[in-house]
Amino acid sequence: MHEVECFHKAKRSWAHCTRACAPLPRKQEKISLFSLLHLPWLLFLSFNLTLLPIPKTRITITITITITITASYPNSSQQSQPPDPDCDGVSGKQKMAKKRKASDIEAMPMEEKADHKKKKKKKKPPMPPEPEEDHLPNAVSNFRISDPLRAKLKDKGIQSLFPIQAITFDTVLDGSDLVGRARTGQGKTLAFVLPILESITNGPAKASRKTGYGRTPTVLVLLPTRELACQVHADFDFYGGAMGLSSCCLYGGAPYQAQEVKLKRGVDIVIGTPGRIKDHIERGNIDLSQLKFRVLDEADEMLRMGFVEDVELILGKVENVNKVQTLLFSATLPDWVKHIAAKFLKPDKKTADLVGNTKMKASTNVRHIILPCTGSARSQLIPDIIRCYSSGGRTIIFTETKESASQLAGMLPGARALHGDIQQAQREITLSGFRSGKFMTLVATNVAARGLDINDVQLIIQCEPPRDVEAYIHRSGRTGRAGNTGVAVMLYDPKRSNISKIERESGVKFEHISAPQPDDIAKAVGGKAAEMIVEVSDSVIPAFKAAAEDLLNSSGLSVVELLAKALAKAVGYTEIKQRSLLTSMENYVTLLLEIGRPIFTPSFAYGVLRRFLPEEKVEAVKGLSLTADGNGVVFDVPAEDLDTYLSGQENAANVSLEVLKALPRLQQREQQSRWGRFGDGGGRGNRFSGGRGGGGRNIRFLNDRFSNGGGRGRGNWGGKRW
Ligand SMILES: Nc1ncnc2c1ncn2[C@@H]1O[C@H](COP(=O)(O)OP(=O)(O)OP(=O)(O)O)[C@@H](O)[C@H]1O
Repeated sequence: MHEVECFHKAKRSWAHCTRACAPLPRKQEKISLFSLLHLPWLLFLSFNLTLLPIPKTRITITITITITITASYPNSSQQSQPPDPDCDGVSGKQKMAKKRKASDIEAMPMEEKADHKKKKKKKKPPMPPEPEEDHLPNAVSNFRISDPLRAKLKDKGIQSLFPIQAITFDTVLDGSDLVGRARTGQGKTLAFVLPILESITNGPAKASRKTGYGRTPTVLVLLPTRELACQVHADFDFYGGAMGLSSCCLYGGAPYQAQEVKLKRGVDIVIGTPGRIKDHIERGNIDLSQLKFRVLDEADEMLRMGFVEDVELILGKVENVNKVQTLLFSATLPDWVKHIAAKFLKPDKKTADLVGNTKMKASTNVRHIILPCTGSARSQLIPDIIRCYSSGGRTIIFTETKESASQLAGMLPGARALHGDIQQAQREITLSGFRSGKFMTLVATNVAARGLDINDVQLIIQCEPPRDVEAYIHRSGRTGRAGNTGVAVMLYDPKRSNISKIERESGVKFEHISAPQPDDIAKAVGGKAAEMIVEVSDSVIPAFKAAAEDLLNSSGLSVVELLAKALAKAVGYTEIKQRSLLTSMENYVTLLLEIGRPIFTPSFAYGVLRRFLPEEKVEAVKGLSLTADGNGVVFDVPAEDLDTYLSGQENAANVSLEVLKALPRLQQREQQSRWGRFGDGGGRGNRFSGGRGGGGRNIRFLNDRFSNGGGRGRGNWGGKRW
């Protein structure tokens, strides 16, 4: 019943709660505007849904949340539109003029500048009063949150709780064990931080909490990665510090001594990775017998990584399991985790699952895109994807191995790598540089897939589909957080990757796109280039005018053509190459071959090509793939030889070859192998088996992972992957 009330609370207020969160300035205008326009409809809807009988309550929440999110943020097609220059009532020309004015002011002498500023100041309208948020159902003031904590939340611009926080707050504060699940970026961390802090300072756990020098910890939080442990520690430090609580973070790769000193002095909250905490237990540095709270954050990942024995050992250190509360959180809770939960949590545990059986398990604030690309074209393609889709924000690129993360980071200007082979101190420097905006592209393995919350990550690129759906959900969830929107682009090799499995299991309906073409790139960066030119002060004109006139007279180009070159150069382009739609390779063109009847195997298609092309041209064909409808094959050919291919078809009856403008749906690897088309030995077996033997990757089952232990510090799945 209690849970149900919480659900109602959250349901009623999600629209308000999103509006109230101050750290989301960029999207806030859209939300407010939307709220004004649609408030009556939302209120009507919420009201009616509230009247539904209790068993349907959970469904009603999901509906309200979904409606609010999709309505508040532009859908993917809207996002892809360039911003409307007139959307704020100011035309593009007016904006340009404004910008130029700004640069002219910059060039003014100091006194004139000051005068100008004074004049400007006078015109400023008075600041509107701060909005009063107390009326919101999920307003912080409506929960048993004490003043110091409330003040800290206010400092962070948090005035109302997110649904997972609102739903679980009372449950945790009142002493229940809990399994909590919400999509990525929905605030699960504060869902345990806030009630725990209240419980141990003002609530039920206060009386039995140890205090004084050398006190044993009251709270233990376990996380799968060092970076995540540091991040959660920062939250406990910030909020707990205000309540007079001390915390420390214990993770591998850092010296023991400083950690030991802190433990000796006594701390209230310990956050860390299972391996290092186990080490401290074995060294006799830490006594967990008096714990009041145990938290497993990203529980499934920790157990998947083979930490299960360490976790069991650590959790088993409490003296009386009836006196400790255990909380388990993640955005993904595969069934097998629920069995584990049964082992660690009390039988009367509560569950708050905001994802539940809804089809879509990944973030609904993210535009999920897939793009065909071969491994060799990746490093050329990625900078253009960043230009077209990052909106100038941060990008995280995920690779499958540590080696490829380092290699790719080395190839991309201004990018840095993050993975398990990098020294811990350097990992911390890299992450803090990325957080502070020193560099805008991070190339990482799965060490960065879980939980990391970094401001303004606009774009996620996955270099190939991950091995399991959970990895897809968490990686793509590094963007689109706390109500913001983002883009997740996954590169895939049509012949090797199995997209449909991820699509099926995550509920994501992927948007299919091809490599950005010169026009797309010009559209994406042209505006920025124009801004850069306009920002240049008029004071340069007299100095450069003569050179410009010389150039105009000698180049044989028009003013517009020359200006186009200058714009391209301003954003770093000296040439833009055409890319194939199929493999994304530069200077390749994608062709469609049809023969008036279905084509069942790639080898058959090669046979057809041989009928009208010389062997070396057949050999030069790249990425040959069957179309999803089975009526044709697509492949790439070098742009310089295009005529040879097209004219060749005239020598073969019933054969049509066409240069494609858009890529048709292709058969997935799963489909192709079902038909026995992969590695079918049909003349080009080497191409189709592609080093993986066409038999798929060796995906081990979860039980294997547990029985093998995996071991800590080994990265994932017992290998040295990340
Ligand atoms: N009530 C709130 N109002 C505004 N912002 C909030 C609120 N609660 C949390 N946030 C912000 O939302 C962001 C995401 O929170 P958090 O990292 O806890 O998400 P998560 O659900 O744990 O995501 P993941 O599953 O990826 O780990 C953080 O930047 C956090 O500060």
